Amino acid sequence: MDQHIKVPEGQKISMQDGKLTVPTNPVIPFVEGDGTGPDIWRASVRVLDAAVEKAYGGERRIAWMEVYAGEKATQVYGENEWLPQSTIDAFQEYLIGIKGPLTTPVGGGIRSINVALRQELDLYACLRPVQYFDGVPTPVKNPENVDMVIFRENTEDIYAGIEYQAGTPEAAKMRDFLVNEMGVKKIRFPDSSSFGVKPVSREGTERLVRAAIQYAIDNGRKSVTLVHKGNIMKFTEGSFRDWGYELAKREFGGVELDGGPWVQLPGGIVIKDVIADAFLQQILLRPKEYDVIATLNLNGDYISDALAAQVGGIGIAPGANINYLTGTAIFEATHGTAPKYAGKDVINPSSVILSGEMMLRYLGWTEAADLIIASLSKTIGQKTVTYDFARLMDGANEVGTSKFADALISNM
Ligand SMILES: NC(=O)C1=CN([C@@H]2O[C@H](COP(=O)(O)OP(=O)(O)OC[C@H]3O[C@@H](n4cnc5c(N)ncnc54)[C@H](OP(=O)(O)O)[C@@H]3O)[C@@H](O)[C@H]2O)C=CC1
Ligand SMILES: O=C(O)CCC(=O)C(=O)O
Ligand SMILES: [Mg+2]
Repeated sequence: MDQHIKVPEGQKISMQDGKLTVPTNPVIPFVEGDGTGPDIWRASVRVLDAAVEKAYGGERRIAWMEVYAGEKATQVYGENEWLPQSTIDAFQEYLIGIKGPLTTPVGGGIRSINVALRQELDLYACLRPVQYFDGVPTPVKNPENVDMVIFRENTEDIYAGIEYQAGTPEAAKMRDFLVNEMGVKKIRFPDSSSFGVKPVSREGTERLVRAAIQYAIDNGRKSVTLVHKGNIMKFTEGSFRDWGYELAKREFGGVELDGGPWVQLPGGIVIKDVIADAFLQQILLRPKEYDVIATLNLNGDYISDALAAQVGGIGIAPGANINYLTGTAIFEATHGTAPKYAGKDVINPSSVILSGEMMLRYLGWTEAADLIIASLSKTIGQKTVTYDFARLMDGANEVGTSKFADALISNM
């Protein structure tokens, strides 16, 4: 830790033999986030603290420790310090943390700090549950039919950031290698192409699919669907599917259903697959047929926002980045910085609050997590909502970010 990080009084969470040890006042690092991040964090931390206080009457308390990433890191640590090493070290050392959204420029500029954190800490599973809360306005007729849990591979795929920009010597070298040494003839405009590389490994796929299947078993779910575009990207996305099925048979005792490729586990869970474009229409038309989803990084990014829309939008879409082997986890919303609303105290904090709820559950602080769910349901039931829900709701009592947090706390 360096002089910028003030370590509060509290104890470290640890993991031994696959089990977390959580003290009564764990130190939990947090990153506030860019854009609307500060508005959301101010509201969220009050709700999380109130739930813990209410559930345990002061016997448990989170000792929050601010660490820096994104724009605030450049203010605290200096220009170009977007992700200080001490931030990565803090998340590693204290095991469990939470973060707000961080800006990534399009085209040039820095690569994603969000993605960098996941890769640096090897948080290989991006877990994004998508469930419906009664009363939330949505564009679909039966949003309650959506109850899915996305496991998005978080460290590979085109998010590895291996790209060469058109017109650079690196792109020319890549083109020459592909054309001259690999005999590639299908690059339509070789001299003006940028190139990207998509690494997808057996290890990366297996640990992600393993986590998804284990989750399905532990939580009594019905199926795990491998979502891929393996008809086109045969050796990356197609292999993801094949390795997933092989793992289900080899490690979980799955047997092929009607000659395959679908597999059934001894407890009845079905492992199936669907091509990504078809999946995107099926989740609208036949959402009941999908349960746990295991997919690659880019597909998971698209699917997360699409599914979130079906249950009310990314204002209510939580998530976690987890390494199940070390226990390291950073909880964060699915949405980004929504910069046009920054500093206006209007944005919906529910995604970060529900990410915090997932974190409390991960700590085993179920009573506090349950209080948050109950109070969110009650508050939405009273039609006290932020702008995003209010604009789709008749008779809404529209409130800002901080007032919404007040309502959640008073409804606990
Ligand atoms: N994990 C992370 O930190 C992520 C970071 N990003 C980054 O965020 C920046 C902005 O990305 P952008 O594509 O605009 O996506 P955003 O998710 O930031 O926002 C897109 C739209 O989604 C709605 N929205 C987002 N957050 C909320 C919320 N809390 N409550 C209600 N509605 C919400 C708003 O819709 P409306 O306009 O209809 O009100 C908003 O304009 C980029 O730099 C991107 O890289 C993006 C995703 C994840
Ligand atoms: O890192 C970013 O800027 C975007 C990440 C993102 O969209 C996501 O993780 O869902
Ligand atoms: Mg996204």
